[in-house]
Amino acid sequence: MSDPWQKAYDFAVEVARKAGAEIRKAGESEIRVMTKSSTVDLVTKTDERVEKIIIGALKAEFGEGTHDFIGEESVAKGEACILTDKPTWIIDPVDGTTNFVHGFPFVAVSIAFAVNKELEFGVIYSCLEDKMYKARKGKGAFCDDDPIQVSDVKDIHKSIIISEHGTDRSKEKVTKIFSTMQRILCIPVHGLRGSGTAATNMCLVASGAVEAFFEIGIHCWDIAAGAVIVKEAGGVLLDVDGGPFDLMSRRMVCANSDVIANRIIKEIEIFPSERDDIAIKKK
Ligand SMILES: O=P(O)(O)O[C@H]1[C@H](O)[C@@H](O)[C@@H](O)[C@@H](O)[C@@H]1O
Ligand SMILES: [Mg+2]
Repeated sequence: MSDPWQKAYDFAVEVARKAGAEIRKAGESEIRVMTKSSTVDLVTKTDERVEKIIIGALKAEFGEGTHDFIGEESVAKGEACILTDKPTWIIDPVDGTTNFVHGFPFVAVSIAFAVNKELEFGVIYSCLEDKMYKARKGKGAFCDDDPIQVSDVKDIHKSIIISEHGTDRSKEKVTKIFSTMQRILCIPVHGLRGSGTAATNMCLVASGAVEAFFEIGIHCWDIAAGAVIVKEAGGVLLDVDGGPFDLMSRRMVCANSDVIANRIIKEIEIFPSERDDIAIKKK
């Protein structure tokens, strides 16, 4: 039987690598000499430029109108964030924007592809590390061309948990986020980490470097590609309340096993986060 999505998968890897080169170029040539304020403008320009490169290349390859697109920058400009049955690309051109501004070495291009609302493949290019993480549904997960697998650590006390404080600085949310992190740290676990990008955090779970990642407040474009990569590396994906993973819910836990995931879930103080697909409908 023909494999309809192999060409799209191979092309996505190529496009992710090209986008990563663009990000490195912007980082080397422009950021270093910029003042803080103009750096922020540059970042937006870079995010938008890289997303245009990615979507432009995909439309040129697969035709206008045949596929749908959910991109962080296009949604920011008011485009719909609804997963249809059509072949849909879910794109974060620069995951770890703050890291990018500072040259902190975790900046990822995240490209996922879904058909009939099912994630078919995910590609995450950690462009400052030059590491290409990728996975197709049912065909395993890879970093560059080496197969990757989640950690086999079963003991929460021997686990590293990774999460992010996100972008909200309201006292109420920050308190909830850090009290959750404090409860998890004092289980105790072996350590708490954060790379500054959800996509990279999920690759660290998939490659066995850490045992679990959780976050409330992320978007579908941050986690869609990582969801395929973690699953294909033998990991599990859940909602922060222990229910089934929901791509549009803006919250998730992924881990090397249900045991570790459910132990973390016990400590998470949940706060509301507006769904990706509902928020846009309100506009
Ligand atoms: O706003 P950023 O600097 O890009 O960082 C985000 C990141 O993009 C996202 O993946 C999540 O990890 C958020 O917690 C970060 O704040
Ligand atoms: Mg992001």
